[in-house]
Amino acid sequence: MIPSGAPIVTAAEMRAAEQAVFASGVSQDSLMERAGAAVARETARFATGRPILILAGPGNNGGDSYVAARLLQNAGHDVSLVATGAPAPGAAERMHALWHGPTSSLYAARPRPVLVDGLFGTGMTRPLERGLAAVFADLCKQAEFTLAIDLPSGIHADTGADLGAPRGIDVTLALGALKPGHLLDIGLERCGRVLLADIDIPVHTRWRTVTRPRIDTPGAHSHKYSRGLVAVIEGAMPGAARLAARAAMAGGAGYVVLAGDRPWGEGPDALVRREVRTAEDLSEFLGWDRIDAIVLGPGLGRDRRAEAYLRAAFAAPKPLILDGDALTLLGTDAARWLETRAAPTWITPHSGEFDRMFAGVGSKIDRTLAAAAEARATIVHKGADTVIAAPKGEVRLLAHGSRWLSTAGTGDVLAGLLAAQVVQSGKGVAPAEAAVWLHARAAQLAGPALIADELIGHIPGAISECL
Ligand SMILES: NC(=O)C1=CN([C@@H]2O[C@H](COP(=O)(O)OP(=O)(O)OC[C@H]3O[C@@H](n4cnc5c(N)ncnc54)[C@H](OP(=O)(O)O)[C@@H]3O)[C@@H](O)[C@H]2O)[C@H](O)CC1
Ligand SMILES: [K+]
Repeated sequence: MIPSGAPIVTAAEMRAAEQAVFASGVSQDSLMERAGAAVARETARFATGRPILILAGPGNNGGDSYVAARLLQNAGHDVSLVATGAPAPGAAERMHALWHGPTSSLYAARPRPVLVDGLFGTGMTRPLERGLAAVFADLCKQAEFTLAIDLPSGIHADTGADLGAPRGIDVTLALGALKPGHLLDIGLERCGRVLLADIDIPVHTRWRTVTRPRIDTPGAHSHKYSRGLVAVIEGAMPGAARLAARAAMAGGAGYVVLAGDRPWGEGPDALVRREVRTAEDLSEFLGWDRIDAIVLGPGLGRDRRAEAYLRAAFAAPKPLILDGDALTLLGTDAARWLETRAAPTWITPHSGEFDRMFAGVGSKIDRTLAAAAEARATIVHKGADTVIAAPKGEVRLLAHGSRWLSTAGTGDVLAGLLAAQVVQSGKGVAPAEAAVWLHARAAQLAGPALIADELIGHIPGAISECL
């Protein structure tokens, strides 16, 4: 469980925020006392009287450990401490001097029921040394409860990359703000439950976790057109477009048209069919001024006609949601193509599609942000660690994704759901955030081993939580 709408900052931004606090007259010691007190509070809450082993690394993460150890001991807990080396000069060293309980070296450490990991936090620069990683993993394995201070040691704060983090961390207490490592890559699965401790460090960022949207009940004068018309374009695999169309309907669009060469195909009766057999037919249809958003890509195929459909959709001055085959067709020229569009565009690549379209270095956030700026499109970079990025620098990270979403068709559902949010809630990151939240919530409601068709049935349930 990760707080929704919580700010996310990089290690460098966190350091800068700490420096600003120091500049305002707060000492490093008192900030460390706040951090250590938060750790002690949460540890005591979960320890319920059991003996506690605290690991202290050489940096300020270790400094937090020394504070927590002292406070827990003063509160009557049975605490022992393992130090991996001499504390760094400064606050950590001063906090070490205030600890008067038992201290041992890592290799002499005996497992205890409660383990607190204060080896490394935002300062991890390289993989854990093998021997240390093995002892740490073993202590985690033998503990009944493990809490990591700020980040599990062995998770890269900015990327979530695995630098040797153990399995079995139950709670990670993020200090001051979430870091990307709590939500990305291996970090997402190694942090356990993430709690956020407010230690009074103001942070300013445009990066947040995805929040539950507020959805308006249709007003007294609402009608099918005012609630938005979504056009979904069918292609070689009509089931995928049908899923997108049904998701757009379930997502609250007022009118959904499925355009393709199967004018009497299966699907709900409320789904309107429009016969489109050629790119010319499509251009003519997309000229209809009632259309508020277009979905292209699910099951489109990659043949000549698909390419011509893509060109027709690009030329239409309407909000456009591109997914699946449309993204593959864009290929490595994606950014050059996308940035030519005057009307807003959203693209929903999974990592394979993203990597084919965009180069880039850094974390998933860095790469998605760079691509959004380059393509002038809002990007929903899907995965267990979905990242939404907009051209002007806004970022949203999904904190409650379901692993069960990794089946065929769930992406088509997201594309349709996104179109429904685009016609209802407008530009940029907001509709993408709403769609990603609803999609993830519908998946939770659908439970394990869900299939995409069932997911659609749970969208209204997810919406009902947002009214
Ligand atoms: N700034 C503050 O007053 C507060 C910080 N908080 C806590 O501090 C940490 C961040 O502290 P920092 O000292 O920047 O970093 P770490 O403690 O995470 O680690 C730095 C030391 O660890 C060494 N290091 C890094 N990687 C490895 C590794 N794989 N193996 C061994 N040693 C490693 C690093 O050495 P270098 O050679 O790289 O310099 C440092 O010695 C933050 O996470 C909070 O917990 C408080 O919360 C608020 C006050
Ligand atoms: K840690």
